[in-house]
Amino acid sequence: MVRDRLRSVYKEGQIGLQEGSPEEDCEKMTEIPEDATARPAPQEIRGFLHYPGWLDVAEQQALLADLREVVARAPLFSPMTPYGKPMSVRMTSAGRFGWVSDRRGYRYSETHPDGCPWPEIPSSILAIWNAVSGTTRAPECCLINFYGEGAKMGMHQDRDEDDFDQPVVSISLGDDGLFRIGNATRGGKTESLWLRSGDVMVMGGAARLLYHGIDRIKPGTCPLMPKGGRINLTLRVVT
Ligand SMILES: O=C(O)CCC(=O)C(=O)O
Ligand SMILES: [Fe+2]
Repeated sequence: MVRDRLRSVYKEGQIGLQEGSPEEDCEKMTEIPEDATARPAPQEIRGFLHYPGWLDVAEQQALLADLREVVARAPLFSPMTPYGKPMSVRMTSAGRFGWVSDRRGYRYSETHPDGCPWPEIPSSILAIWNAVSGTTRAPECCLINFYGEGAKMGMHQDRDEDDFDQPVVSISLGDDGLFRIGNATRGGKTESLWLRSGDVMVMGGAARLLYHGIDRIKPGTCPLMPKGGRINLTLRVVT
């Protein structure tokens, strides 16, 4: 795999090796530090930046192990909409703030519904923010969404944060999720794409307030989690 990645780096001319057989080049290229060269370039869709396959399988597994520790301390719960309907997505958070919803409305809270502070955001997750967010601020919330079979998220804007100049960074793990992107106001034409395990998406700049949602997940599309399902993490600056 390393070799395939190095070959594609070589093909794209990101490093200037002129001579030698491909085998020799691979030898030399293994000396180049892994990061920087190994990540995919983003594809832009309506101003969102989609990095397909940002995380390799080992990184996805490491992230999942870190998330298991977070969820052991801050268990997933089913938020109620302000209208009293349970959401199909189960959630929890890490960071100074977590996102909660109940009869009182949607908001950020410094405590889990059980009354405890949220666990810290794992460094494996912060590293992704640092690589793609383009901001010097640190994320104050990592919202963890778990989609079981049949779960979805209706079209919405992320607007419970104070500063819309700060991006939201989304990381997908597990089964494929059909992500729909709309417009700055409700309605109008939309575009959809499948978000796959290891994909990263940056929702920032002029696209920060576009409507978006998850129509459905495709069960059985990823072996990462033994019982299936999809996890989406969104990193946010809240204040
Ligand atoms: O699950 C996703 O990919 C999107 C989640 C989302 O939009 C949110 O949590 O606000
Ligand atoms: Fe959102």
